Amino acid sequence: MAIGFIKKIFSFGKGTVEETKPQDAAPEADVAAAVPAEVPPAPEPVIPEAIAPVDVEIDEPVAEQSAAEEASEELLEPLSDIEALPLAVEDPILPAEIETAGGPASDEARNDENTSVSEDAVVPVDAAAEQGELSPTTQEALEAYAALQETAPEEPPVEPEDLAEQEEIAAVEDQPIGDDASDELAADAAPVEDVVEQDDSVFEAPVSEAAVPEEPVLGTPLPEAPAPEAVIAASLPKGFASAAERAQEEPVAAPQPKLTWYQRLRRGLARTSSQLTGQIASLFTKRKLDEATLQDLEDLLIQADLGVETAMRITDTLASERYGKDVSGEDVSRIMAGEITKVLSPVAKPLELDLSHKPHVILVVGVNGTGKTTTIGKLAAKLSGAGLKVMLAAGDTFRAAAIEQLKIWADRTKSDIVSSKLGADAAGLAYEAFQQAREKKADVLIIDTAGRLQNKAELMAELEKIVRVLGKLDPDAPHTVLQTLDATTGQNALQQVEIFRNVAGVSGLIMTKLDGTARGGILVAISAKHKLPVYFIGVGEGIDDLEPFEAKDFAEAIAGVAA
Ligand SMILES: Nc1nc2c(ncn2[C@@H]2O[C@H](COP(=O)(O)OP(=O)(O)OP(=O)(O)O)[C@@H](O)[C@H]2O)c(=O)[nH]1
Repeated sequence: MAIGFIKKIFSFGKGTVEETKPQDAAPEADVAAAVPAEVPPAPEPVIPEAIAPVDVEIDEPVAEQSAAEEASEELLEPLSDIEALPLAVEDPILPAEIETAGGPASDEARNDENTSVSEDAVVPVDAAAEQGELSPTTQEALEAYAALQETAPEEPPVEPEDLAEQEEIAAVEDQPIGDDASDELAADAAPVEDVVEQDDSVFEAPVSEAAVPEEPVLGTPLPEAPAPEAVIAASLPKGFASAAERAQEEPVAAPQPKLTWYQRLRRGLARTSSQLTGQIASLFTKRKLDEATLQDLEDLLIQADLGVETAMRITDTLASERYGKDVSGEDVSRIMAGEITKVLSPVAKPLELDLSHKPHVILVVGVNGTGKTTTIGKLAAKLSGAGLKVMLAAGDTFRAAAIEQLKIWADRTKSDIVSSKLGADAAGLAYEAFQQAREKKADVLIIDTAGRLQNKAELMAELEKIVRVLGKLDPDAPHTVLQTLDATTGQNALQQVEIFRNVAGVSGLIMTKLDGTARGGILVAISAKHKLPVYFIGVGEGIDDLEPFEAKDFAEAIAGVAA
């Protein structure tokens, strides 16, 4: 069988392997396709044979592969011819092939190796027979083989050390296929993927003599080989499936429906809430509500970033309802959700646009990576989707990628964009963008700014300058200053709001990344302290993953109250 053809078949079935290392995939085909076709009754032992040519494929040019192909074909022929020697003949092939897989070898060396495999597999048996040490079954088999040998090329002389090995061959030979020994083989069989992985490691690892595995002795556990079904399945091109495979297939799970933003919010806040509710539940096990328990609860709530004020509100309400009585975790969650809702409701406001301004200018500020650019893209999508004319200004002149990122968002949202070179004066760009937006009668201008740490005085001064410059064109501009907060940052967000509010006059907040590992409690503390509107929350990186902030939903998600 032509190995090139087999290679083709296999590569269809193993897409990923083919993409990364097509050379690696090919040799498995030798096994995959050749075994069932050539030696149907006992395919497993031949499998490692396919591993051997991996090295040939990797290290040698295509032209030289034909030599390897010839060698492998030669190897296959005697195998198919001596079916009557099921395990005894085929087993010795395994070690030789594994050894070859351990490192690259020249074609010549490999051919020698392969040749010696078939010699090892066949000739010593013959020699043992001459010594009268073989079982009757083996004798019969040898007779059949001897007939074949008449037409085969003359074999080299048998080395004395081979004879001992043949005694072991004879012992194994007595076991018919399907007995315990071959069952063990089947049980040890590895899926094709495993074999491929082994090949990958062979491909990547520098190969030395020492790395070449020792040739296993017959009777020792055989290396893992793919089960026949796996081999067949892997050989089929895309669009085909083997019936055997289908029979074994488990029912395919229905595709997961996309989670709603609320589910994603809940999932994002699950860590916050489950940690908190778990601690609360253990706090109230078999305890009546007393001063000590209330104090412990307050500590827990503060640790969950909810803030002292909100923590005290919760404990006060709980005490007024249940002091001296039994309290369950559910009682606490319910009261907690209610009190958090009371804190958040006043700040859950829509983002008001005064479209008489033409444009209404929105300046977006915040610490690096909090999601400014992404949030601008999401806002632009909502606004232009509603029919408003939107212009974006790439005021993050510090980061080339930020400019490119905003251009992509402009393109996606069909918004105009004003940008300048990397390192340009951000205030100058904001001014220019404002003018252009006026000329083009844009409804909304959204200005991106470079992320900056709140403790970098120089950068904060630059932000101040942007605000001042915009005010020259319109004393009310920027009309909205939005600060993005990363929900995963915790307590630091409180300080971020404090400083950006002072420098840039932040008028509202958007909390991003609430879909991730969130420390969402901090939004409660920020709301209680700053009472700034929270317009939206980010629940993913996608264009639609920006949702209006809903106090009750958020509060229940944090408190772990069932939806
Ligand atoms: N999971 C998740 N990722 C978000 C969300 N919002 C933004 N991101 C990701 O956060 C990373 C930073 O977002 P950017 O929009 O580049 O943040 P930035 O504030 O403009 O960053 P700088 O320009 O460095 O200041 C990106 O990988 C975004 O895809 C969100 O709501 N959820």
